[in-house]
Amino acid sequence: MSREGLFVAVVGPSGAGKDTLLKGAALALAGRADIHFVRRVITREPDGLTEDHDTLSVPAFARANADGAFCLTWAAHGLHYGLPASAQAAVRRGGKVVANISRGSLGDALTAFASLAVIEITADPAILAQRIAGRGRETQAEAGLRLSRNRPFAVPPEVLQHILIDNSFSADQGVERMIDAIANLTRCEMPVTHAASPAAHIDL
Ligand SMILES: Nc1ncnc2c1ncn2[C@@H]1O[C@H](COP(=O)(O)OP(=O)(O)OP(=O)(O)O)[C@@H](O)[C@H]1O
Ligand SMILES: O=P(O)(O)OC[C@H]1O[C@H](OP(=O)(O)O)[C@H](O)[C@@H]1O
Repeated sequence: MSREGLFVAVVGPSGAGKDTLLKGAALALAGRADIHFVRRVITREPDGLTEDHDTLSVPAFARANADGAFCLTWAAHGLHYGLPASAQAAVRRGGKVVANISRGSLGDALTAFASLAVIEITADPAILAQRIAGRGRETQAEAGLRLSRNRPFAVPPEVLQHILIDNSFSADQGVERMIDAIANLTRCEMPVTHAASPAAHIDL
């Protein structure tokens, strides 16, 4: 029997609350040895408020990438992002590994991790703008650019499960939904096509 686990990609537009819900779920699920929350590497200093990540300079990131330190990388907002190779190793050992990634890197994630589930976090566009402004991490111009990335995107048909969480309500409600989604996701043996099989697309 295969020991392959599951990679759970958390995606969605900037300001939807991916990091907030991940932080709450990671706290609640800290006792689950089978669930791993990935610490990302980003070429940005941590702000101490949202995500707790590792930081590398752009040249150090490129060197680490060349040395095989990452199993998945992408670029967005003028920054480089990487998931450590240990995330791939944990999936291969049978773990459920959860990380916030770019909507544009789902195809690469399928290559890196044979079994992929997607949790898509959404919120009303007006709420996204308010939250990005309220967070205060970006300039107004940067915030505008982030909002302009909120376009429809395709979830690859090979994705095993695609769960939508509308985080337009309280953060506590969003976190509860995130905990349920992560705790209950399992690896389906039969890939399901999102477009052809609405049953695989669960609104929580
Ligand atoms: N349900 C919620 N209610 C109110 N505020 C929220 C909610 N969820 C998140 N926030 C706040 O909205 C802001 C954006 O949240 P967060 O940083 O988690 O979003 P994100 O999807 O990770 O965005 P990005 O992709 O830009 O990193 C933060 O200040 C966070 O505290
Ligand atoms: O818009 P797309 O490509 O889906 O996401 C791009 C990147 O933007 C966000 O980064 P950050 O956490 O705000 O730095 C996401 O976490 C993702 O890594």
